[in-house]
Amino acid sequence: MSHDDKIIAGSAKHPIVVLEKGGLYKYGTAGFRMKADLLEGVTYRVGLLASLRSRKLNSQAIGVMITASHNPAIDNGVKIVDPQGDMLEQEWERHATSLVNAASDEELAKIYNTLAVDLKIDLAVPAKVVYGRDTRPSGHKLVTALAAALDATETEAVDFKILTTPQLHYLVRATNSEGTPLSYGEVSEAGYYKKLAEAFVRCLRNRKIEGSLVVDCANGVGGPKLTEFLKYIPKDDVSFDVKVVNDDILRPEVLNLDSGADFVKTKQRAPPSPKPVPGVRSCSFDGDADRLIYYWVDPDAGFVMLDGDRISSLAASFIGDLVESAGLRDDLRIGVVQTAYANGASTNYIRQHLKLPVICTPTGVKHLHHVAQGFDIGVYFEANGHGTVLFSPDAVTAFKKSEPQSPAQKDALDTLAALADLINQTVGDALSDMLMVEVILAHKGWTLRDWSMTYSDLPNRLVRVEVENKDVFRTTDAERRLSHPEGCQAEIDAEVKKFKDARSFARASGTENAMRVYAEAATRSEANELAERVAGVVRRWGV
Ligand SMILES: CC(=O)N[C@H]1[C@@H](OP(=O)(O)O)O[C@H](CO)[C@@H](O)[C@@H]1O
Ligand SMILES: [Mg+2]
Repeated sequence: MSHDDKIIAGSAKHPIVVLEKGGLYKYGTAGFRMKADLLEGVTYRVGLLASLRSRKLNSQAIGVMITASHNPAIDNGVKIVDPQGDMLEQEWERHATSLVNAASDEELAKIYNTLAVDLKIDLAVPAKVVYGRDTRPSGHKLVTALAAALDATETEAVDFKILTTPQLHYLVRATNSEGTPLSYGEVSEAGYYKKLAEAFVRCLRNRKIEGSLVVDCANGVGGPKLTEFLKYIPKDDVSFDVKVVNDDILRPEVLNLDSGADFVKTKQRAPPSPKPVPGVRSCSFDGDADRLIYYWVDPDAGFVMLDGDRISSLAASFIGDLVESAGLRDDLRIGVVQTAYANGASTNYIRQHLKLPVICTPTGVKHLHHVAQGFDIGVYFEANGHGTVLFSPDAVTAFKKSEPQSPAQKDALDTLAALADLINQTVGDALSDMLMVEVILAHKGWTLRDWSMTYSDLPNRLVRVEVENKDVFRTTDAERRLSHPEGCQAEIDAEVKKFKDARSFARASGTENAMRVYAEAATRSEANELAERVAGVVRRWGV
């Protein structure tokens, strides 16, 4: 069979579902994500694109992850990971979109070949794709479709089976750096655990983690993976008392149900089950373990949450101090990257108290990641708990090569070098971020209450507004203002002016068919009122 015949035959076995009303599939913030029964053909086509991308990039391995993160169990999704473990280059998102929307099997083969010609891809060179999936039952079928595409394009395929999203990102980078001086770690799931456990021990030398930690895993893939990781911690070196809860992956219907980082952040309360024990340090992962939120139930104050903004400022403060102690303050540029959803109090705290620059980018971690790469140490988190800290090669060299002049300086350099191994450099990783937080709290001797006292969040409100046509809204200034429809922003400004210390913005969601309105003000009731007023403006213009 010819190349084209193979692609066409495979596509016929894994057909695309034509969307109603001429709707198109779109490679969005999180790849293609929707009801799983629409995804078989999509996944086949994504496999074709991954093979093209590998061939374009000198046969480096490309990753494909099958997950719908915090969405309900009936959904699924598929996204592509680039060779260094970061997200698919933006330019290629439209190639994914055009390939997936091919009207017929023959048309698909045609677009595939056109892409190869236009992008100057040699279809004769080897290609390699590594892939994994979360615990959703629909993952089986989607993996079969993906494997068929890799088979049809004669692509070397490595199935890593069930993984967290950040583990797959790790494995892509490890695969491509294997045997080089920049080796990212062993190319196996065990290699990931070993790397983290070893760095965790180094970070904690002469420090002790106080109390126990309850980790809610949203009944997703993070549960079994965290349990597995814990076996790698040498008990003689570190005592880490972790209780893993909501780790039932055998009943798909409970995935992300009343649990997980997204539930905690949006509902602003602890998962109802297991019943929260007052005072106990707790955190939640999301369904694919790339988001992390900390919290505890205070006997007096009630539920207190430490979200992505808090993790970001904690990391920036700790790493900033270490860099100072290491004598590297003048050599390394540290910066923090946030989105417009970051609480204004966190931005002020980082700028004024930590004296670090803060850059605001559009929503979506790919934007934050890219900007964070511009610093020697770039801290980025979305308020929802997705983020990481990136260290440049120069920074890592400085940690390893600087000659310490004192034991304190040596300690700071060693801790920084260990943190660069502990923190996942490819993507936000709930497990790795959680270990980082535990290390920082141990070093500072802090409880969650101490951490929460660093600044007070401004009261805020996030509302979802359904409008007839969200496409009329276009943003500027990192999504903080609307350029279109003309006149709408002036009305929002007029509403904001009526409140003290207030801020509000509206933008179209990239993952849902709705607008989002965010408002901050001096009091809770004012934040609520401002959000409602701006939502009213958006409703009037969204027709
Ligand atoms: C306000 C908010 O939390 N928005 C989320 C959400 O994007 P929207 O474009 O707002 O739907 O999903 C994205 C992907 O998970 C995540 O990156 C982002 O932070
Ligand atoms: Mg996720």
